Amino acid sequence: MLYAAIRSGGTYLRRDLCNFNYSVPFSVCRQHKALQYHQFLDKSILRSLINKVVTYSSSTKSNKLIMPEEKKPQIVFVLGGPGAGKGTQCSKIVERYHFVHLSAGDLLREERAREGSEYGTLIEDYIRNGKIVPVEVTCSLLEKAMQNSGKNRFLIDGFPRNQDNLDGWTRQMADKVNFQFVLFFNCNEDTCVERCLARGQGGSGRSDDNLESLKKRIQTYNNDSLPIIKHYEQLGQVKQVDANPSAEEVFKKVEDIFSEAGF
Ligand SMILES: Nc1ncnc2c1ncn2[C@@H]1O[C@H](COP(=O)(O)OP(=O)(O)OP(=O)(O)O)[C@@H](O)[C@H]1O
Ligand SMILES: Nc1ccn([C@H]2C[C@H](O)[C@@H](COP(=O)(O)O)O2)c(=O)n1
Repeated sequence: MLYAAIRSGGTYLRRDLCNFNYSVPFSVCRQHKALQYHQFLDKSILRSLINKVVTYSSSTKSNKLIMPEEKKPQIVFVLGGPGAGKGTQCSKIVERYHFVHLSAGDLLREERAREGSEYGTLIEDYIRNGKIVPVEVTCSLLEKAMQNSGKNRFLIDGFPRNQDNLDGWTRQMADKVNFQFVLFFNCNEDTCVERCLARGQGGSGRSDDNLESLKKRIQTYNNDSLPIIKHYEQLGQVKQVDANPSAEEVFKKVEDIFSEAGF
């Protein structure tokens, strides 16, 4: 069957060896380092590969996943200005609806702090200057975190933040997930700034909770992130919440959205 799959160029699904633990087409897997030298694999390895085949469809010749939509991980993107309350609301959603919260900013900060990280200095430079880290770094961190969680419902907070994020996600992840909607926390600029400064004064330890970084972050948000929200709005995929009231009031609206969406 494996040989048939390879010869026919058909798509079949298998787990692991690929950079995501959900099934992906062989033609995509083949690009993975682990399979780059597949021609040198001996029979026993090939046999074990055959065991890993989950489904094979000789009728499908594209690179598209065969995995049914309902089995793919469900994704909600959470967007809004710096300090709009994305993280605060995500914690509440996690408690109530059992999502896994993945904050792109947190993942980048973790990677920056990781000993031996080749991206530490680059990430610090981008964060301090309110710029958006290249998607290759962020998307890989997100994918790894999804993989490691072993779960199937994710709030992806602070991503996609610009066109580069969106393009990279579309290339690397879009086919592997079941995208639900964008949860957009719309908050006045002054409120955002006040909240971030208060967070900094409260000892957040973040190198960007200061006025100088905030000016740049807000500029980046207006120039680069808002167009992404508008893009999803045009597709009818944005659920907007007024993020100015208290966290409890905001969460009531969030609950309405998630309940209505069937979670
Ligand atoms: N509705 C709210 N009313 C008042 N304060 C809030 C509200 N929501 C969050 N906060 C506070 O504002 C600060 C920023 O909130 P949070 O970290 O959730 O924002 P964020 O959108 O995730 O920020 P960032 O994008 O900078 O990571 C925190 O100190 C939080 O406690
Ligand atoms: N998609 C992302 C998300 C975050 N960053 C960097 C740049 C942000 O200013 C910083 C902090 O993010 P936050 O915690 O405020 O969501 O992290 C990025 O480059 N790309």
